[in-house]
Amino acid sequence: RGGGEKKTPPPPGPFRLPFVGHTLSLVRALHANTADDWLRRCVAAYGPVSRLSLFGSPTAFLSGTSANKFIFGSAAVTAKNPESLARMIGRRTIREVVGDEHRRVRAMMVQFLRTDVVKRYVATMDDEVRRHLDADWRGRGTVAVMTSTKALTFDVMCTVIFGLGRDATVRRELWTEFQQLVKGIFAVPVNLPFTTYSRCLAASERGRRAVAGVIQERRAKLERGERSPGDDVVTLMLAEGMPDDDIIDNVMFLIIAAHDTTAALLTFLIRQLDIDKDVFDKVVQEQEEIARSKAPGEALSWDDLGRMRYTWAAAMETLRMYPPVYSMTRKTLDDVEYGGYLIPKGWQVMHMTTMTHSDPAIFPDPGRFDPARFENPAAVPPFAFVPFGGGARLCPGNEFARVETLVALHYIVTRFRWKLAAGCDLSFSRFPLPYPSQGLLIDIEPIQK
Ligand code: HEM
Repeated sequence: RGGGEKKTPPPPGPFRLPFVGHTLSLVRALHANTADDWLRRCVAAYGPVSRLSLFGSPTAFLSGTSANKFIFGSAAVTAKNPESLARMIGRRTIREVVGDEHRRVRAMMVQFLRTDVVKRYVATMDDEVRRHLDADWRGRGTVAVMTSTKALTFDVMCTVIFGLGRDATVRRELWTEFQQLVKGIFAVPVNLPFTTYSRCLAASERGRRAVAGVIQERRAKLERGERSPGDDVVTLMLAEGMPDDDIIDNVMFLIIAAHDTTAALLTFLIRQLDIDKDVFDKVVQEQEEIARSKAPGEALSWDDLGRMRYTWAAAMETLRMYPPVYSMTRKTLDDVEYGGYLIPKGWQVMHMTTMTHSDPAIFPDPGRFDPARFENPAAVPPFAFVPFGGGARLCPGNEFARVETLVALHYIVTRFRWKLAAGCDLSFSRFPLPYPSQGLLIDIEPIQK
């Protein structure tokens, strides 16, 4: 750059407190579900690129479709878990490795998530969903939907991706530890005694030991020829020569990625069906028609899922309004110019999915729940609807999530009627995932057939 040339300025931003910066203020807003307003005020004051200080890192907050495009497509940034999460699950996860290494790990996971493979999971998912509803819903007057759907998606994942049998002790251990661990995802990463974060770190240690035990067991079975790489992702990673610590990091990440997200989608879809009678009727009609075409006890098939078009459009609209992953972060690999500002090397870059999802110029009347927006998904402008991210790091579990959601919803709407339980309101927070008040308590009644 010549001496007389004007230097590109850093992004402008609000006053920040030393060390905590804007973390506490944003965390408070996430708890109160006012983070969108908080960030919109930031955009109104400083424009689409602003400087914040979050979770111990200088952060460029970007908004708009061009921000989404930059975050998903630019080679100048790399994926990065928030520091709080990285300290709990490790730094060698698929999210944090780059280039060929990322492609290699992703290829291993995709072997269990490709559409042709997911197609084979339909019968198992069908079985898990029915078992869950029989055990968790039938005979009960009230259900906490989020707790129940989390248990369901956790079990499906354990069965089909990790090959852990229903009675495996490790399954229950991991469930317990992850209920604690997830609370630390966006915590200030300081390990002081008696804080929530220190309890989360302790839970992650116990979780890691449990995964190490699974690795040992799989290694022995692989050596004895009792398991093969196609059986489960841990055996595959072992067979591919991945070091144990890297396997543990990736399993820890997969557990978080694969179950809380889909549970949030299912919960908010059920919540919406309680609010919106018109959408509810259309979903029930579509699902009843499929149920009528089945013999008693017959499992859903791949073709049945293809007939659930309206239900999936309602799920997409749920993902628009209540995206389970509402913020994605990256780290700059070098100084990078964006939108007329210089974002220095090593900064965190962050966007909020909800910024484009609730932009009236893209989705008119954005506060209205309208599945018709997704009857023709191709009509949605590029980089506007991004619940599964995009580019090289597009969520590889999106087809898995679609199938799991549709199977679960089919049995819920064809077997139960529900209404919000007395004393439970429709409010929700977003910390760390969208979480409805009291986990969404509903009073249920089985449909007599
Ligand atoms: C409704 C459910 C789900 C949602 C909304 C969701 C959302 C996302 C998003 C937004 C990303 C990209 C993050 C980024 O670019 O920073 C992502 C990545 C990922 N997701 Fe999902 N996800 C869901 C379900 C699943 C499931 C069921 C699995 C596995 C069974 C899964 C596995 C992964 C993995 C491994 C990555 C990392 C990909 C990479 O870095 O290459 N997700 N997910």
